[in-house]
Amino acid sequence: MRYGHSVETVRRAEAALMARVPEGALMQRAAAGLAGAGTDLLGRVYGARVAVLVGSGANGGDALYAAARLLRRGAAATAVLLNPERAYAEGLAAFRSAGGRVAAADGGARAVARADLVLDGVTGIGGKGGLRPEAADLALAARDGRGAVLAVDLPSGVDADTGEVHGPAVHADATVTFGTYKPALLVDPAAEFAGALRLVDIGLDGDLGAPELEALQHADAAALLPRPSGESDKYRRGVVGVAAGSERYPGAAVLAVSGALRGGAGAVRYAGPGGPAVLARHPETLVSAGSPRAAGRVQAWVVGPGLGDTSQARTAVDDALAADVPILVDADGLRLLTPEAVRRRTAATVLTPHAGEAAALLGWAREDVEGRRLHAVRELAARFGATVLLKGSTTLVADPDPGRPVRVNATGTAWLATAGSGDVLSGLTGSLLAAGLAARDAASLGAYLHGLSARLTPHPLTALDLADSLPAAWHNVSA
Ligand SMILES: NC(=O)C1=CN([C@@H]2O[C@H](COP(=O)(O)OP(=O)(O)OC[C@H]3O[C@@H](n4cnc5c(N)ncnc54)[C@H](O)[C@@H]3O)[C@@H](O)[C@H]2O)[C@@H](O)CC1
Ligand SMILES: Nc1ncnc2c1ncn2[C@@H]1O[C@H](COP(=O)(O)OP(=O)(O)O)[C@@H](O)[C@H]1O
Ligand SMILES: [K+]
Repeated sequence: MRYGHSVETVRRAEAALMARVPEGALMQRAAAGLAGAGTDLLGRVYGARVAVLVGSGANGGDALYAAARLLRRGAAATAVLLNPERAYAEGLAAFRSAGGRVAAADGGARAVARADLVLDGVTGIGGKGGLRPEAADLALAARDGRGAVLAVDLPSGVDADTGEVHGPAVHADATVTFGTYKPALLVDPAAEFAGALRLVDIGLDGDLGAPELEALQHADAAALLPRPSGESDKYRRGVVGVAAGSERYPGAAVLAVSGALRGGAGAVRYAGPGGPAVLARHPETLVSAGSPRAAGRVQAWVVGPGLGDTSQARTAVDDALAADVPILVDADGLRLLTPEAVRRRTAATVLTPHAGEAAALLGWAREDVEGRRLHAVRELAARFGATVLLKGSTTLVADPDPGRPVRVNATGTAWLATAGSGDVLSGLTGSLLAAGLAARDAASLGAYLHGLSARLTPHPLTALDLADSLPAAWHNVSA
């Protein structure tokens, strides 16, 4: 698992560790990691020009010590002090004694424009709000300059705990973060400002408490994959029911079934008007034309993709919500559901909205969901008492138990933004539910395989290509 911890947790862990190690040791570990990453970005340190953006906290201190290390290896470095009276004094002294220069009051932008490497040490976990105007101007100069931008701990200007970005922020090519990931490095919009991530161990691990976020890695995904055993038969592996598609949108039925067939359940039942289209593509499906209630036993239902809003669609959603098995509700199902019916359920419920659907469920504007994803997904899980998978450039999975870390998916790619790919995800995740996975495991493994599958499919991909690549993703994880 990759973990993300809140600022409060990081500060507590740092304080505990600092009480046991010599003064300044943590900052030196941070600076060593930064200088290493700077070296990798530069290729050749000797003769390189480095500009250091220095705010008034320890983040600036890290940057100054790292620059001192690069100076000792033959780089030239200029520090741009945003608040000269409050720059980290020991770091500044080390920087000067290694031969570093401080830019004149109006020379900052020039130093940045000429640099091969810009170290962004304006703010780290102590940053509040968007960058102040002087810092914002330098962030723009760094973006427009020729050098690589390396952020110290976090790209300055983003909100460390929420991944929100209020106003201007530094756009980094890479970020070196210390001790653990911070939520902003894993959740958009902030994560987009961070570039490539590198975690530097400063010895915090033993002192870190519970994470805010966790991201499955290959080994975690492999451990969750349902595998048939000697005693398995198709019913014991789980049967997933799919209530999707309509006369108007038969394709959604095909796509959801495609995902479901590759999700680990032993059989897929389809209930609804899309049967002929489903059978034409997937003859292995058990098809019926009526509502979920009449479709026979399943271990989980997927309801919603392409259902439309006819009375038959409403019945399908009501029936599926009334079934005492895990259920995944997507797309039109999210518009048709009765919140009370979701809250009353005792079996697991997974809701899979994209930002627009989440906005409608919350009564927020879509931009607010996209700007505050972590808040939105937690709020939905709390309001509905359900597991919520919020789709988009960052996919998040929140559990109804607020004490559980939110899961963030690391495999997504913008190539997934293609019509029908969400239908494949619904079928896939529902199948994992039917195979017996807990709701948040099914949702996070579904997102993981879905993203990986997109990465393994030649671009531009279609939703059916994506479904066809799921076995390759499965194999990739388990190999
Ligand atoms: N505490 C520790 O043990 C360690 C901390 N480290 C570094 O210390 C950082 C945290 O240091 P601090 O707590 O001093 O906080 P920061 O250095 O992140 O920022 C605080 C300073 O930035 C200013 N500031 C806040 N918001 C601003 C904005 N929007 N625009 C411009 N200026 C703004 C504040 O006035 C304050 O002076 C970490 O991110 C990490 O880089 C590392 O050295 C590792 C060890
Ligand atoms: N910019 C993006 N980066 C990564 N994944 C994305 C991006 N945009 C959309 N996706 C993913 O693509 C899928 C689209 O699903 P959805 O919005 O339901 O579309 P549809 O209804 O057409 O199937 C989701 O899994 C979502 O997370
Ligand atoms: K920074």
